[in-house]
Amino acid sequence: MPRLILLRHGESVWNKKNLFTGWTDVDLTEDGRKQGWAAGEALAAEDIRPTVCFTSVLTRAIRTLWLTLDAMNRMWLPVTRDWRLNERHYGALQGLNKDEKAKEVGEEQVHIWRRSYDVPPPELHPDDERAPHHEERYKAVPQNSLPLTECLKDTVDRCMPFWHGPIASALKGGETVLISAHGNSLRGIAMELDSVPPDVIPHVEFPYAVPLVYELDEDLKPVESRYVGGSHKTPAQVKAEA
Ligand SMILES: O=C(O)[C@@H](CO)OP(=O)(O)O
Repeated sequence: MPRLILLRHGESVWNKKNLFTGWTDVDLTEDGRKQGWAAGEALAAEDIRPTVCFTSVLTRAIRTLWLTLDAMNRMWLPVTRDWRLNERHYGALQGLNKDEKAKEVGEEQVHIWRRSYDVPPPELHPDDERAPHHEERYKAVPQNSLPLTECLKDTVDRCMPFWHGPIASALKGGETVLISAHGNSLRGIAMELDSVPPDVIPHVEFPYAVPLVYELDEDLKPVESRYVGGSHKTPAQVKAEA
């Protein structure tokens, strides 16, 4: 039976400072590093051993993966890094403080930017040096695919071809797949796997670096899902309670 492990990165420096992060490439905090290591220990304790890995091109997800694999003595595994697993691009909000922005524009507006399905935050200006088309990391990506902001729907739309392509073929080929990614790219995958509707997905929260393990059938439909080393609500549970 195909097996999939979803892992959000550990706490980042900007998570701790409560800043809108998106595609900003911030690293893990010390706690975040410990969380990444603990994820590997929790998987090893249950003898759950990934055989191939996918991650974004952002340091916090890559380092979480490294730490998880290191803790399992599996740093030799093949890893594919792809921008389509990146966090949702947070546009012109990147780098601003979430509470300060709420004081300025109101809690409700900030909630819409953070959790609505199809309302994107304001765009970054294309001349802004932080815009992705100025970064070497994205030079192989078709430039018209690179966002200046994204709502969750945009993130899902760019993530799904990657899911249905390389990730689905690895699963169908019998691999145990570990995906180390971000709250919103993982929301997209959970929407697809657990058929979580757009009005419920905002209630799904992924904890820092706690592995969510899916047992899938041959058509990649979930037979079971559970957190390993944590008692958080799975996307399927959130959907059932909605
Ligand atoms: O700032 C971000 O990029 C994300 C994830 O940390 O935040 P949010 O919870 O608002 O989606």
